[in-house]
Amino acid sequence: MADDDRPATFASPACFLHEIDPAYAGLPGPLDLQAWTDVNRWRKAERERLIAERLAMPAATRLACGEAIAARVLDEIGDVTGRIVSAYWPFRGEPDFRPFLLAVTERGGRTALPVVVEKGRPLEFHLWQTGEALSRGVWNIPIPAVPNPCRPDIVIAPVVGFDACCYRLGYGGGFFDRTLAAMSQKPRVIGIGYSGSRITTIYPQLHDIPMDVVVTETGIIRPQASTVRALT
Ligand SMILES: Nc1nc2c(c(=O)[nH]1)N(C=O)[C@@H](CNc1ccc(C(=O)N[C@@H](CCC(=O)O)C(=O)O)cc1)CN2
Ligand SMILES: Nc1ncnc2c1ncn2[C@@H]1O[C@H](COP(=O)(O)OP(=O)(O)OP(=O)(O)O)[C@@H](O)[C@H]1O
Repeated sequence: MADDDRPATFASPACFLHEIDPAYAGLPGPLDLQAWTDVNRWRKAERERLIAERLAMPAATRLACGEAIAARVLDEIGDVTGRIVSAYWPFRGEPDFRPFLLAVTERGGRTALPVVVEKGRPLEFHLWQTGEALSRGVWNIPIPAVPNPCRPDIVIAPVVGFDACCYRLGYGGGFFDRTLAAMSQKPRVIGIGYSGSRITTIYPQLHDIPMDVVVTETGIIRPQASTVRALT
């Protein structure tokens, strides 16, 4: 009998896993994908609502709230001598934390700004203090003109929204979560926002990392161990 005449066989048995419920194989099933799509759609709408709401606040109210939040944060972080504190350059109605950066310098701390290196990658932090030159980064966000990467001890994270477990809703780039996940030594993360930016839940997903505390103009929210992840 010639080789070609032998009945055909397979190197391995045919795989029928695709015909079985993905959950059985430990894979995310269509339901999970649908849920993630729904959460993403909800987050997009919620971001738009919260940003519009804070932009509608009178400028003087935003300013007063920013000052009140900064005073609480300075109180919360205490002695900053020799420590690196990262904040941000404000846009889209975020509380103006530029006076805060100056206050940290005056108290003997060093200050830094976050820098988007590329979409989908962790942020970098670069030392910068009041008065030093800035250039334009991704999305035209001002960044230090002279690169000087650093590892902050404290990160001030502006929120678009936050919940009682101190989960953060940002602008949708996933930057802070990606950055914190990649850092071997976790900084202290202080979320800051207006009290009106509080929502019941951000529907936290596995990649979402809660902040240590959230400071608003009316108070300080600390997550309770029992509530973190209880909503996932
Ligand atoms: N003032 C400030 N600076 C910051 C941050 C911040 O939250 N506030 N960031 C904190 O992370 C980083 C910038 N993060 C950003 C993330 C997304 C978009 C943005 O414009 N996103 C698109 C939609 C993205 C998407 O859905 O894929 C948009 O809004 O059109 C802008 C900045 C670093 N610098
Ligand atoms: N550690 C991570 N690794 C890979 N992807 C991530 C990580 N963290 C977040 N992402 C992705 O980033 C995207 C946006 O995430 P999310 O909705 O949490 O953004 P955000 O926190 O609002 O944004 P930002 O931090 O930029 O202000 C999601 O598709 C998410 O899967």
